[in-house]
Parts: sequence; C-alpha cells; structure tokens
Amino acid sequence: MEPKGQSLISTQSLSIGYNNARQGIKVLHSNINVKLGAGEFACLLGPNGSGKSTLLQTLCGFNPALGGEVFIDGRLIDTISNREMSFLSSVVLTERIAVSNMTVLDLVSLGRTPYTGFFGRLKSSDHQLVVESIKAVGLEGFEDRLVTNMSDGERQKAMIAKALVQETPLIMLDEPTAFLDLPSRIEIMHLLRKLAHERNKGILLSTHDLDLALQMADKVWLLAEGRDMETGTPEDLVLTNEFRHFFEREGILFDNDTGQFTIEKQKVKTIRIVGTGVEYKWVSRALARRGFAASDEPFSGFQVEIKSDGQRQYLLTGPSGKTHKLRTIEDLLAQLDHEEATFLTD
Ligand SMILES: Nc1ncnc2c1ncn2[C@@H]1O[C@H](COP(=O)(O)OP(=O)(O)OP(=O)(O)O)[C@@H](O)[C@H]1O
Repeated sequence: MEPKGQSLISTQSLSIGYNNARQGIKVLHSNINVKLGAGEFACLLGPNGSGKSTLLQTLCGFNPALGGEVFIDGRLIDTISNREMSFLSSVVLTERIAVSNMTVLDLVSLGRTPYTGFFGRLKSSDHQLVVESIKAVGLEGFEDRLVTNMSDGERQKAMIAKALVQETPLIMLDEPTAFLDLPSRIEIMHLLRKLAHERNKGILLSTHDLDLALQMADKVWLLAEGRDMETGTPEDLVLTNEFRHFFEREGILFDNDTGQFTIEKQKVKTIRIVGTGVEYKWVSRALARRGFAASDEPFSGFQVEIKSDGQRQYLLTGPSGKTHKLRTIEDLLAQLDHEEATFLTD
C-alpha cells in the first residue's frame, strides 16, 4: 500500500487535446498542474465538452499529451509500459462493454488479467480476491448473474469490483454515475469515497453530479473552456467564488450559501414568512420558485404564517389585508397567484 498522501498523479504544465490529420492540433487546455495523492477522492467537474474525458484519457496514457508532463506514481508516463501501467492504474470508462454471456464472476475476474495473462487461470488466491471484491461493492449473491441482466447501478458496481481486483493504487473513472438514479448515484459515490479512504487508493472520477461532489470529494478539479484549471477542497472553491465563476451562465446563479444553482429572478418580490424548521425551509423554496424572497420586514405586502402544530396550515395575508387559510403549498401558491393577479396588476 502507498503511504498516505503519496503522489499518484502529478502534472506539470500539461496541455491536453488532439492532433489529427483532419483538424490539425486542437488544444483544449494548457498549463494544467494537478496532484492526486493516495487516500484521496477527487471529482473532476466541468460543463459538457470542457475536456474531462480528454484529461482522464491523457492521465491514463490513452491519449498523448500535447505538451508538458504527466507523472504516475512519481514516474514520467511515457516511460511506463502498458503492462506496468496495468499494475498502477485501473480505468472504468462509460462505454458499455460487450459482456454477453458473461457472469459477474467472469467480468470481475478479468481484472486479474495483468497477473494471470489473458488465458491464464485464476489461482485460489485470485479467486478469493474476486469474491472479496464482489462483496466489497455489495454484490454478494450476484456472482452467477449475467451482466446483461443487471441494472445500470449493479453493472457499475461490478465494474468497480473489476477495478478493485486489479489491485492498483490508482483508479480513474469516467462518469461512473451517468445513467443512474439518485439513490444509486449516492451509493456509488459513497462506495468510491470509502474505498479511497479505507484502502488508501487515489480515486479520480469525472462527474456532472455537482451536489454529490460538493458533499463527498476531498478535492474538486474544475475544468471549463477558456479558464485555467482550478483545484481545491469544495469549501475553498465555494468561498473563493470559483464554483460561481465556473458554472454561471446567463440567468443561472450558483448560491454560495446553499451550494445549489438557482434561476436568477428578474424582479425580486418579498414576502414575510413566519415559521420555523423544515416547514419554513420548504415553504421558502416554493415561494422562491415564484420569485419571492423571504423578508424580515414586519409586513411587506404578503405574509405567510406556518402553523405546524396539529394539522398543517398556511395563513396567507395579501395586500387586501384578508387572511386565507390553506392546507397545502399547492393551494398557497394558487392563492398567491390569484392575489398577485388581482392586486398587483401594475
Ligand atoms: N478524437 C477527437 N478528436 C478531436 N476532438 C475531439 C476528440 N474527442 C473529443 N473531442 C472534442 O474535445 C472536446 C472535449 O471533449 P470531452 O469528451 O473531453 O469533453 P467532456 O468534458 O468529457 O464532455 P461531456 O461532459 O459531454 O462528456 C469536445 O469539443 C470534443 O468534441
């Protein structure tokens, strides 16, 4: 096992992109200086087409760098043979692999190929490791299941088990949570973070799951067209406004307070909300969707009082001064629309 924090990936003035006969040289990013250490869980974020897959492919050695240097486990990547690389780094790509008639056990066993050779037989220690890895990703009991008969989330776990049996200090994954539902995305991210921390692996993945990356990543790598790459803890990147700058588009705001994106309202209306706790939070959210910001002013045209003792009730007082008792947020919004249309038609 690598010492904790030992550098598994580092780059110096790296340029990534493509060089082909048709398009010539296409530089996507240059001057990339990043580091990934043992035991670190890092998420690579960036808009579509920003170059996340290209960067991962360059760090795996699948796509040549256009300039600068990549070091894997302290060694210049160009000096590492494919065979040596298979002991250092395992890679999980998004493309569905052709796995017809392959069971989970067969698929995960493929991860031992660097040790056994392609036609090699698994020794009992290899088999033991395969079984343990299947268990580690929560697929115990699925060993004989055909991979084609599994859900996307289950298949992704099998791919992670395959990467695990390769026993590399470094694992890189291209969008491992694509196509998964929210609970499965959380589960996969949680599993990968656990593997990084408990097994001291350096794990780098690309993702569009900004929320989950903010919550779970030790480090975030931000990639966007026309900007230098930024890396750091999610909290540092929020506090230095990097998230805001990287993801902001016209009409969309990154809220540093909540860590979420919001639609920028053209006109902010205010409403006084009287209440506490979880009700206050969800009522505020529903009202924000209608362009109302919560105000502390005693009365600012509209007021909602949340009654949550016994039966939940929302008391809406509008510019007419009349108070309406409403049972659901749906009814509250409908009444608010009605009051706005009736009294605020300027
Ligand atoms: N083989 C190639 N030759 C030339 N350009 C390419 C090649 N592969 C990808 N590109 C281009 O490089 C840019 C970055 O692509 P890449 O797939 O790395 O982005 P990404 O951030 O992973 O995108 P997404 O989030 O949509 O998966 C895109 O403009 C893409 O069209």
